[in-house]
Amino acid sequence: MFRRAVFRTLRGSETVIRHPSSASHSRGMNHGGRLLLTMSAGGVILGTTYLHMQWPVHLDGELRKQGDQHRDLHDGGRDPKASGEEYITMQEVGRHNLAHDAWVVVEGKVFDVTKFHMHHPGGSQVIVANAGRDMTELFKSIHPPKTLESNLPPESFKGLVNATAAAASLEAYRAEQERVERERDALPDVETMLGLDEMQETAESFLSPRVADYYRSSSLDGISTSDNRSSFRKCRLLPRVMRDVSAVSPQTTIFGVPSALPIYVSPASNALLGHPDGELNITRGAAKTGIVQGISAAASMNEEMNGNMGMVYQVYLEYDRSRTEERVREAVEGGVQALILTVDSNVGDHRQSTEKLKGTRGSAEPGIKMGSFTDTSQYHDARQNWDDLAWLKGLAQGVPIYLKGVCHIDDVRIAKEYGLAGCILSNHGGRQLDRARTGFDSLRGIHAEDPQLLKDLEIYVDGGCRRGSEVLQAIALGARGVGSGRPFLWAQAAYGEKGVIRAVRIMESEIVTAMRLLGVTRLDQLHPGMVECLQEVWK
Ligand SMILES: Cc1cc2nc3c(=O)[nH]c(=O)nc-3n(C[C@H](O)[C@H](O)[C@H](O)COP(=O)(O)O)c2cc1C
Repeated sequence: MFRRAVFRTLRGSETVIRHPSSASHSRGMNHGGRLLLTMSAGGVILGTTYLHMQWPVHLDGELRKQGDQHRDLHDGGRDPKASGEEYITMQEVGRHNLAHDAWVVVEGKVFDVTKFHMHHPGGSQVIVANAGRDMTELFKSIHPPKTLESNLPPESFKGLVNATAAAASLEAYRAEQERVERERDALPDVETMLGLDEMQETAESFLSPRVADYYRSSSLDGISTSDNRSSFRKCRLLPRVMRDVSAVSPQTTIFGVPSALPIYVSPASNALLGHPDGELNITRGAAKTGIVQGISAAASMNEEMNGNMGMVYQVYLEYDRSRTEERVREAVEGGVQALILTVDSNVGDHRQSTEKLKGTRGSAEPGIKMGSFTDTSQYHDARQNWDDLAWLKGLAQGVPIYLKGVCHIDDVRIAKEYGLAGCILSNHGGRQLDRARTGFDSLRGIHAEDPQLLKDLEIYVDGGCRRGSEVLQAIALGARGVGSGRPFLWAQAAYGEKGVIRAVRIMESEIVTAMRLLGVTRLDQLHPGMVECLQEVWK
């Protein structure tokens, strides 16, 4: 599809994770287009690279011809009303404002750039940051003689917008951005944030409603999302006293990578919606605090994150498998340390609050709908099944694969049979199947039924964890680590990189304090006997 030109380290500099116990550290070096990850005793280096892509060769050939068809078919100067067509409203354009659903307006024409932005030579960020809007001014300032359609296949063209409406919408967007920036600047000092919930409240206090909703939203009734929080609260801890806990070490390995804490950033899309530096905030904050970041397949800064990797890269089995293949090959060649395969998203979600804010997308036409349903959206493939794993393992070339979005103990057993490194027990933050059991309850179930399974492969948990003591509950019951999604999105949205660092420091302080109060100095001293879970009462 495209040619790899040069790897660069993040923003031209090396990113170094310094493990707290390490006496020395080393650097990820960029040698001949390959990123080398080097480790020292107890220290690990993450060089996050990003890809600078050459203009796809075929775009200059075949697609340019297709672009000419655009110009013939869609002369921007004409009035669609005269030919009986309707304008696309700016509200409709605004519904497509995400990395995985991106439309833009250039010179009165609406284009779907969802696939294109990942291959954009100038980077995906500039396009994703303007998704859902008119970006004529910016486009013309960068590419004065070009038209956008000359680089897009014909089906990318969606229609025309009214120029006055587009200008008004851009003006309103700018005013809103200015308000958000002003309010972000006026926030209380980041050091005053004492908990992850407070970080969320702070971010929600000024973010645009649609952005806040995107981060907060759940499928349907949000039962899984609220269960995620409450399931941790069903357990109580049994501390041991009179033990020397003056020196405590919360360090471990997460997905095979040394980590300062038993927590990691769970992959989550579209950080750019909340802050102009988007995923970079999380990458830098995670690197500086020594925790692992899982990078989402739908990250909003693809040229820096998706084309390459932190250490742990999340993939979907996409409908177009060549895209999955391309991403996995790049990740593996770039030296990624683990792959997370998210399997709870074989179809799209049902987030109704988001739909309401966006307007409705579904067809309102009456009539019986018969026959089988197919879903061909980009990231989801309803055909995916266990047989795909052999193919993925071949591509991974020995890089460990972790299955994310597992609930049932039998699926953990199958994952073990397939030789996977581990499973992440998760309901996707309650954003996919509503009423799916929580990750923490799935862990409790496995612990009760087959505790050996928790030793046979690495088990992680995510969803609703907001306190250090909750992390320790999961570790005591056999999890290796706990992931968090929303807390890092909120933290970076409110305070950028500093917010991410603060969020990790809050969790570190809570974990270390809880370990001391429990009477343990290392994570491997935690055991199931220290956790008592309240029994559910069925009436
Ligand atoms: C806004 C948002 C975007 C997400 N995007 C992805 C994604 O691209 N890939 C993925 O595997 N999980 C994704 N997730 C799910 C998270 O990885 C994680 O499972 C979930 O957020 C955990 O729940 P928590 O937010 O309560 O910590 C996303 C979650 C949120 C909130």
